[in-house]
Formats: sequence, C-alpha cells, structure tokens
Amino acid sequence: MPELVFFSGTMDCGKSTLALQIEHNRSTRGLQGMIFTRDDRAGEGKLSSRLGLVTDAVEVADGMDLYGYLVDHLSHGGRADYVIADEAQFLAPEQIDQLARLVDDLGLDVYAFGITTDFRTKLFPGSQRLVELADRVEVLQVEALCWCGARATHNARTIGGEMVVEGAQVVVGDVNQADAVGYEVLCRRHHRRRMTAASAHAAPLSPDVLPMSSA
Ligand SMILES: Nc1ncnc2c1ncn2[C@@H]1O[C@H](COP(=O)(O)OP(=O)(O)O)[C@@H](O)[C@H]1O
Ligand SMILES: Cc1cn([C@H]2C[C@H](O)[C@@H](COP(=O)(O)O)O2)c(=O)[nH]c1=O
Repeated sequence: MPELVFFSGTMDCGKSTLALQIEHNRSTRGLQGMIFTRDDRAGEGKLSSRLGLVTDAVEVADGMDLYGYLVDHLSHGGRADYVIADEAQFLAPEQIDQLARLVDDLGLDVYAFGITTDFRTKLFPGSQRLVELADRVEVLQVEALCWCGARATHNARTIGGEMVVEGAQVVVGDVNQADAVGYEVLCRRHHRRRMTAASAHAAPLSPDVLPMSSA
C-alpha cells in the first residue's frame, strides 16, 4: 500500500540526508522521484544535507498545487514513481492535503521530511497537518544532542548564542551561527530555561550538566 510518511526530528538530525538516501536507493534501481523542497539553505530548487550532498528539486511556491503539478507532469509524458518533500514544515496545510491525495488517488509513496515545532515549541501548520494525515510518523534514529548530553528535542533560535523567543515563525538559517541569527538544538529542560551552550558556559558549573561516568 502506498503511504504518506512524515520523517520528523529536530534541526540537524539527518532528515535531508535520509531524503537523499531514499532518493539514491530508488533512483539506482531505475525508479524516478519527484522531489519538492522549499527554502533550503543551499538555495532555490535544491535539497541539501550538511554531509555535503545536494540534489536538484522543485521549489514549492505559495499557493502551488502539488497534486496538480504531478498530474500535469504525468500527463505531459513525465514519470514519477514516488515523491519526496523536504522542509515540509514550510508547506501550507492545503499542500499537505495535496500530498495525501497523491498517495490515495495516484498510488504514489510520499516521503515528507521536516521539523515539527518552531523555536517557540509551536507546531508549524504544515507539520501539524502531516501529523494529522500521515500514515506513519517516523522519528529519526540519529539523535541530535543538547550541549548537556541529553537528547535534543527542541529547536532554539539564537542571536549571538543567546536564545530568543520572539520573532517571525520562518527565518531560514543554520545551527552553529555564533554571531548572526542561528539555531541550536536543546533538550526540553534547557529550552525551558533558555540555556544555550553559550549561556551555560558563561555561567558557573551547575547540575545542568549530565554526570560523566568514570568507568
Ligand atoms: N562532518 C560530519 N561528519 C559526520 N557527520 C556529519 C558531519 N556533519 C554533519 N553530519 C551529520 O549530518 C547530520 C545533519 O544532517 P542533515 O541531513 O543536514 O540534517 P537535517 O536535514 O535534519 O537538518 C548531523 O546530525 C550529523 O549526524
Ligand atoms: C526552529 C525553526 C527553524 N526554522 C528554519 C531554519 C532552517 O532553515 C529550517 C530547518 O532546516 P533543517 O534542515 O531541519 O535544519 O527551518 C524556522 O524558519 N523557524 C524556526 O522556528
């Protein structure tokens, strides 16, 4: 049965890498994918991973009908055996419905990749719709870690290393941006306390650091 799968996790946990691996494994077996993305850091029409891999993709615009785009592609002699949608948190809820329709009406597997919540821990509308509609939600196996060593579960936005809690929901950016607006993944405890690596290291040593085993 074709499926709509939502692969989710924090920033920097390997979502785009997995998207590229799925694409590689299928394309080397002669299958052809339709790859959608939106606002990838590498630029328009790109799906990129921090491991250095990049592939071309169709840049999704506001109001673009993803179901209509596929039907048009197929009716003009194009081929698509499966669909990948990266940075799916940036898609509108209607576009997620269109992805579900690709599964149900065209019988295509659709693999969507994205972060679930924003820097204020609020759901992105596209991710909310994916949680509502997906056949499966898969949390990535590779754990991103908070500076304290615990599993990172939340995304913080930072300016000069300090966490901020106000601003637009969408600001394209990256982790490890020391000076500019950037992002850092944190465990919930340190997200709640607004403790980034920079602010924690500026503070006296505290029990917030996980104990290290001497074994
Ligand atoms: N130099 C490196 N060596 C090994 N793995 C790396 C390196 N740089 C990044 N990675 C891996 O790539 C992951 C980020 O992959 P990426 O697909 O860009 O993440 P996402 O799309 O979830 O933001 C990191 O969690 C890490 O596992
Ligand atoms: C938390 C958060 C993130 N973003 C942006 C920052 C990046 O451009 C992407 C996430 O990309 P990744 O491949 O998962 O690292 O989302 C944002 O716009 N708003 C936020 O709150």
